[in-house]
Amino acid sequence: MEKEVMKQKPSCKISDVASTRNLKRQSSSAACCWTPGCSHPSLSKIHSCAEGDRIKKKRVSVDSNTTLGTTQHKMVKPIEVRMMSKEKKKEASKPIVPFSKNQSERAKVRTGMSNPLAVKKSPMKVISKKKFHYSPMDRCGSGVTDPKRWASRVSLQPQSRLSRARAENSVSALYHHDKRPKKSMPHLAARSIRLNAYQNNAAYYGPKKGNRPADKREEVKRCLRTFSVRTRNQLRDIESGKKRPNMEGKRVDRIVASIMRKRKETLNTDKPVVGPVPGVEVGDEYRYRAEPCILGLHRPLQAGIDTTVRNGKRIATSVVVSGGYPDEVVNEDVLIYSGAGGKPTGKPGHTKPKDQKLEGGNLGLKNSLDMKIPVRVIYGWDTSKRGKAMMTYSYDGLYEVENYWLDTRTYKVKGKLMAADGFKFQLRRMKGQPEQNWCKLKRIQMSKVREGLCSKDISLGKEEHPICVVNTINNEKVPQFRYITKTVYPSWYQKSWPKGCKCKSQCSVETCSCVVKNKGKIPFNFDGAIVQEKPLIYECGPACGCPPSCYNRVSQNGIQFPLEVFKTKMRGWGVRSLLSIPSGSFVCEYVGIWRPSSDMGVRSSEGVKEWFTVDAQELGNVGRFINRSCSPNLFAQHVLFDHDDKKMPHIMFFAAENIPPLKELTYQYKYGSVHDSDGKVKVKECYHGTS
Ligand SMILES: C[S@@+](CC[C@H](N)C(=O)[O-])C[C@H]1O[C@@H](n2cnc3c(N)ncnc32)[C@H](O)[C@@H]1O
Repeated sequence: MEKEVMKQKPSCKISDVASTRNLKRQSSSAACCWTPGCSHPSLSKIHSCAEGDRIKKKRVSVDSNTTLGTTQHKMVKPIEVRMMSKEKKKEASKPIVPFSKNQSERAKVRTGMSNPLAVKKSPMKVISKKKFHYSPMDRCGSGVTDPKRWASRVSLQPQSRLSRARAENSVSALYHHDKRPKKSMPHLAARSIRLNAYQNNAAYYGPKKGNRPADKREEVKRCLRTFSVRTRNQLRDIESGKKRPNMEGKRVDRIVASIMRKRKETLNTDKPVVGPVPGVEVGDEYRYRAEPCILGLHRPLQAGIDTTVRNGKRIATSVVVSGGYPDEVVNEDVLIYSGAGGKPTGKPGHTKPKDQKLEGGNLGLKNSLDMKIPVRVIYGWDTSKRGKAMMTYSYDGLYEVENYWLDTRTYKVKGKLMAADGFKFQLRRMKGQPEQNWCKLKRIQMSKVREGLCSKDISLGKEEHPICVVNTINNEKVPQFRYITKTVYPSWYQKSWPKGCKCKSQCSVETCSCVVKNKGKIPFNFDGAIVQEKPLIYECGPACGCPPSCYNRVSQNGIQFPLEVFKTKMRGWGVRSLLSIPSGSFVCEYVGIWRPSSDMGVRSSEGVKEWFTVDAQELGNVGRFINRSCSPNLFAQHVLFDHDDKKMPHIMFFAAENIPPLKELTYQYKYGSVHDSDGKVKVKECYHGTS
């Protein structure tokens, strides 16, 4: 190879290659030519080179004294060598720019390119340039509260009408299932990958049983629930001091993900999905980085860019934006994503930042741009609470890669600022996708008057957080009832006082009698999440010696999330939360009056047994507004703490999954059939799934 280079490169003199530093600048300059739109005459050659065979990390020397630098760049073909030597001359004439605070200027001089956003004076206002702390609210905080103005701002974005129309069509087709063709179209295989993604989707949305959207959604939910229950079980073991082999120093979510992978309980992890992942919806939230991995939404546990190979080319399928790199959220639709690599790891030989190369994930994103392949974007932000590190990830939908360029990135290494070249990719959210609940929430928070507000607090101060009522559908007011926070027992009923534990501090597995009643395990994690649904749970209660902070007291502490009652189109009033609710969290109790079931026209399937039901018609709490669903996000858990009567346990709602803000809370009603005055079973239509 060295010989060949020498042969083909007669014009390349040692004086052209003054130093290794110059070559470094030269490689940056070559990289800039890969950017679409660059009019460099050898652009096409570079393109072919970029995806050709790579030389394995090799030194290409010009003569015995001069080294062209360690390179991982592409196969050096004769034509490129000629071009490079011309480039070198140009480069040598450029000033060596000292480190300056104006990074974009420095990058411009070094690479001959600049950040297109800075040059174009785009109408987009940069809302958040926070480098390591991102909140989804930043994306939405555009300062524009009027949705129409918002829409007009979006249309100002530099995107051609044609590409916008295409994007709109492609994505709305993905979300309006009934409009799409039912049959798969194998004859279209020659078309773009984007069409292929659509096609796969069309096949998926086809009528085949077990493969319908609802089934896929259930599959995804099941997979996530298995993950959550296993993770919480593992956490409980760690919290109670029980050690498991090979667990030392490993993250619980990774352990569970690998167990699930071995048991083949994960989805789409073998076969990468391009475009939307069946059963995953925009706005879905995750608490662990491993959750998008087990769904095949973003397969790597650490890398920010997931890639696959299509038609012999590496393409990007998804990216995670979580603060590891200085990504910029320009507005609710535009993201400037930093390329991968170059970050000093601190390991021997990698203490300084390195220039990024157009390979791996970076090459994938560039190819996704060329081939117009949509990329899934997952946002992650810090939701640490009371010193406990926690992240929340949210699937934001499909984006198109619009542009990329080379920029200068600075790193702080041992207190010193160091610079290296890094790629930036501009991604734009495709039209026709549902608006993120975070954006709706931000709009609500920013508006001075809450639209449709009927009551600021129906609990009249009885709950920790006010429970407001909103109706943006019609003029109906919330029905009259008395708000209570504790269930009322019949007058004839004598509560049996339970035997409490004698613990003086936190209850432990070894000594607590309440733990014994829970079959030797505390049913909650230290963060208050229920480990898993049980027929009955015993919390420590007023008769126990442990303090109120005991880990075995959760649901008795009342509502912890800001809930609101809102009017739905088809199901009357419903309930939603104004904050994300992590899976396993306590939401609220179903409060009312205990009545014998015969008084309410409810018949138990067991018929003869004495049966009681909570009636929340006249007296109740926010729980009385929770609607039913066949795919609920809450489950009802029976809990005892202030009495021992298993016939009348507290009915406590816990989150069965991670619930995004403003998502309606639903559960599956479990009581027996309701009869009318003629003894006929009342049949009610279910409008679950409608807004
Ligand atoms: C516990 S209440 C829920 C609050 C109720 N939506 C309201 O406006 O007061 C139960 C009643 O809500 C309605 N409902 C609940 N879930 C529904 C669903 N999925 N489809 C249609 N109606 C539903 C039914 O009328 C049911 O009897």
